Amino acid sequence: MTPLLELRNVSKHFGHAYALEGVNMSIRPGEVLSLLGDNGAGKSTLVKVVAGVHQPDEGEVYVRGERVSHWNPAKAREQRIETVFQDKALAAQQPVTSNVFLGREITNRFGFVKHRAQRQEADRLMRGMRFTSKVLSPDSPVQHLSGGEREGVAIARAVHFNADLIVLDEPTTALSLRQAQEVLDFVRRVRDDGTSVLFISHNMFHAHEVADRIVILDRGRVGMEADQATMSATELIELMQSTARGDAHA
Ligand SMILES: Nc1ncnc2c1ncn2[C@@H]1O[C@H](COP(=O)(O)OP(=O)(O)OP(=O)(O)O)[C@@H](O)[C@H]1O
Repeated sequence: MTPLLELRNVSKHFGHAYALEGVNMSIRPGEVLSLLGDNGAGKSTLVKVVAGVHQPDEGEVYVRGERVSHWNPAKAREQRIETVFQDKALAAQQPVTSNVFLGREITNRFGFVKHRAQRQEADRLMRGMRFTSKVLSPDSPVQHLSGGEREGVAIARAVHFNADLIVLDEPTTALSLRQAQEVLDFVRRVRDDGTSVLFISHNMFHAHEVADRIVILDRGRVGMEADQATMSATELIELMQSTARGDAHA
C-alpha cells in the first residue's frame, strides 16, 4: 500500500546539533501512528517538518508516492495534511462555529460569510464526532468547553477541510483522565472514517491505546517501529525506559 506520507532519510539540524537525523518514517492511509520520544527526541521538529513549517536540511518528503519539493505549510494543506499544534489556535471568546472556520470562512460570491451554512456544518461535524455534552452547541463559546472538547473542535476543523492526515501534537497533555479519553474517542472516530492520524504524545498509555502502529524517536533517530498489536503497554513502557537509559546505544 502506498503510504500517505513518507519521510525518507530526513535530517534537520539547528547549528551543529541534529534534531532529526536520517529519519525514515511512513504513515499509511487510515492508520493512527503514535510517535513517542523523550524530551528533546525531535518530536516537535518532526511535526514541523510534516506541517511544512521546517524544510528538511536533507532527505525527501513523499505524499501519496509523489516526491514534493519546496515543502511548506500551504503545500501541506493542499495535500490535505492538517496539523493541530499544542496551542490549538482557538479564539476562546468565539463560538465553536467561528473556530471551525477561523480564517477559512464559507463565503458567498460577494465575500460575505455564510453564517447559517457554517453553523449547520459545525453541527454536522460535532454530531459526526459524537460530542457527548448535552449543553454544548455550535454557538457555545470555546472558553466554556472542556480541554478535551477544545481538542475536538480543532480536530473537527481539520475534518471539515477534508484532511487525509491529521497531526495532533500532544493532544492529551494537561487533560483529566475523562477528557483524555474523549480525545482518544475523537481520534478513533476520524480514523474509522478513513483519516490517518499522527499522534504525538509523552503519555505512553494514550499513545499505546489509540495506535495502530508506534514509532519511538530516540535523539533524532527512529529507535523503534512496531505494530501496536505486537506489544503490550507494559512492554512499550519498558522499552521507553531502556531507550531513556540509552541501553540501545550501549
Ligand atoms: N528552533 C530551534 N533552534 C535550535 N534548536 C532547536 C530548535 N528547535 C528544536 N531544537 C533542538 O532540537 C532538539 C529536538 O527538539 P524538539 O523540540 O523537536 O524535541 P521534542 O521531542 O519535541 O521535545 P519535548 O518533548 O521536550 O518537547 C532539541 O535538542 C532542541 O533543543
